[in-house]
Amino acid sequence: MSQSTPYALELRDLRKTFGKTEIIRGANLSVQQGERVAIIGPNGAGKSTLFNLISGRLLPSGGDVLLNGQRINGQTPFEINRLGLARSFQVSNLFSKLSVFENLRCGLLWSSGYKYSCWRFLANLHDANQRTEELLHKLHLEKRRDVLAMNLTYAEQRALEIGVTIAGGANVILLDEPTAGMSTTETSHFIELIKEVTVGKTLLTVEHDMGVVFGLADKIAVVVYGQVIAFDTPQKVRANAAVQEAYLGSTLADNQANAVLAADVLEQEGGEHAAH
Ligand SMILES: Nc1ncnc2c1ncn2[C@@H]1O[C@H](COP(=O)(O)OP(=O)(O)OP(=O)(O)O)[C@@H](O)[C@H]1O
Repeated sequence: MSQSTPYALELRDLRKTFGKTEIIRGANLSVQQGERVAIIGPNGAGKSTLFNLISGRLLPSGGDVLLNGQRINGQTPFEINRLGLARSFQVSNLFSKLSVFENLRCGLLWSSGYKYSCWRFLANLHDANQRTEELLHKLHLEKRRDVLAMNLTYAEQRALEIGVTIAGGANVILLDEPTAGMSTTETSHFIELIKEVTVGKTLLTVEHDMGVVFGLADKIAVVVYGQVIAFDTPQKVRANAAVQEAYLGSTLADNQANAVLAADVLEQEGGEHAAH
């Protein structure tokens, strides 16, 4: 398909072999600019491996990854970051002894090319300070501005982590289970926060929690055995026979399968009740 705006992210017949085992077996995916996509699939399907291939932590054995229309295979994670893709890392990647403000400012400066020595340049960087203030506001962390990252609550640390991820202005954001470890209330707040701070950006998440998937995603990519077997709206994915068969056939015990099917049943029941 040809289109005037390139896809934000495209996987073309992507493959990855570990030893003799092919784990990613010709994955294809075309994500439009601004789409929010949740990647789901049974345990061991290859979701994290896909993220590692996209972000440059792993080299593909075959196929291509395109970011905003540009082939990025073989580039380092840092180079890919500079081209506009940012991936969230775990909380431990925050500077625990720096404040919220300082962490955000370092995230911002890191992607502007300052790397490890960023704090040496801070005094004169009025523009960076201003952009950091804006980010603090977006994240609703103004009141925690001067608190050390290590003293934040878990949910605040995750919010800060997202802030550091988006600080550089990347237009494609990868989040790995962003709400893992949060309570139900924290999760629903956090979904809203992610939506707010990623407006206009393309978002990919690897996600096991179906509440998050349906709360966040415009589209779901279902990865089974190293291939994307479905890529569509949540409603269409739920109704997809191949998805149901893949889950039922291979991973009946998997919580995701149960959640997908339960959500389907609930929706049908809801519809029937509404009709009565
Ligand atoms: N570096 C590696 N070397 C060898 N095998 C690997 C490596 N990384 C992943 N694998 C294997 O690739 C398969 C897919 O793993 P991956 O972590 O991508 O799956 P996943 O879908 O993210 O699973 P989960 O939902 O359980 O996190 C697994 O069988 C895993 O053991």
